[in-house]
Amino acid sequence: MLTLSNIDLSIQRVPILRDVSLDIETGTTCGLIGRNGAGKTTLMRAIMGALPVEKGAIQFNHVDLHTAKGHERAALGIGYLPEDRRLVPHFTVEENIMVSFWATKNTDMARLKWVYDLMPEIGRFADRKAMTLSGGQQKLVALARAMVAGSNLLLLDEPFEGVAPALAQRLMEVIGDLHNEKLTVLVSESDYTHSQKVVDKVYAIERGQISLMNNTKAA
Ligand SMILES: Nc1ncnc2c1ncn2[C@@H]1O[C@H](COP(=O)(O)OP(=O)(O)OP(=O)(O)O)[C@@H](O)[C@H]1O
Repeated sequence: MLTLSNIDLSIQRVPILRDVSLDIETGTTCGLIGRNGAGKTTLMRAIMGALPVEKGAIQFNHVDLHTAKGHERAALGIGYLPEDRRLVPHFTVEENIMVSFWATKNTDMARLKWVYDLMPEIGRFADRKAMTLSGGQQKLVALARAMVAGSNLLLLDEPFEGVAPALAQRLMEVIGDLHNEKLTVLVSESDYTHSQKVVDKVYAIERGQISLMNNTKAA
């Protein structure tokens, strides 16, 4: 379970997140909906430990993510899909995905097979350099990379943004298939178009403040 309790976070003394609390049950997918600049990326980066919080606590499976040491954090199985994908352009698709293994020191090749089974199209372009793929294909690869690392928690920052409709549909299918008893997923979107099909509950974020929108999966 992921729990954020009363988080305050400022960047260069400007308050960005204000008294943010949320919880996501293990095995469920949660949406985070907010306009550009609302604070979605900042929230994800805070969970990743990339930005320090001023107040409040972030816990995942009862581990405090802000005091956890690097190796403890790596052992938690957290995967992150950044909004801008951040693939290494001259690495092949498979090398980009394998970066997760190098970073987490996890060598569970079954995880890679699981990802290829869920997204067979990735296997078909596994040997291509990332820079030769379309933006939407790169999003799929970045999702695959996050899935390899994220055996317990997946943070997906605007996976549908800037993606053609057919690929957005495909991303929705893959994210919808992620439901299992172990995996906790947080997915952000600027509106509620795609994520409503895949989330169990959804929070709205506006100017760094959060509120629960609903907790029933859309039909
Ligand atoms: N490094 C930074 N320096 C100054 N301000 C920042 C920085 N990073 C984020 N902000 C500010 O924090 C606020 C939240 O930004 P954030 O990127 O979290 O929003 P977002 O909801 O993810 O929107 P977007 O979809 O546009 O990325 C914005 O007002 C932004 O200008």
